[in-house]
Amino acid sequence: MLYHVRMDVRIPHDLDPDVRDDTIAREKAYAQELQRAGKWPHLWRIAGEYANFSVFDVESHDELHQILSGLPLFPYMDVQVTPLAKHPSDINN
Ligand SMILES: O=C(O)C[C@H]1C=CC(=O)O1
Repeated sequence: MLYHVRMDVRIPHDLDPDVRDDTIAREKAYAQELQRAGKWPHLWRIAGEYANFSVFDVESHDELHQILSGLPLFPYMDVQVTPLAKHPSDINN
């Protein structure tokens, strides 16, 4: 199942810089592990924003929720999820 996800990152300005840097480093490692596993096939920066558009390829709503809620930056994100269905005009489907 494919999901389009928009993540807007809103780290509080008063967060301890060491905590911020550690959280971002852990986020990167977690994101890259999921990409290598094929669960996070697209990750794009939205130009000019601290936000991304992503596509996740997972088995269920529950798996997606588990992945998203496990993001180290999850407490500092607004997340919008859009489930994707096949388009009848897409020649690849
Ligand atoms: O920077 C972001 O967009 C937030 C998040 C998503 C992957 C990652 O490494 O950080």
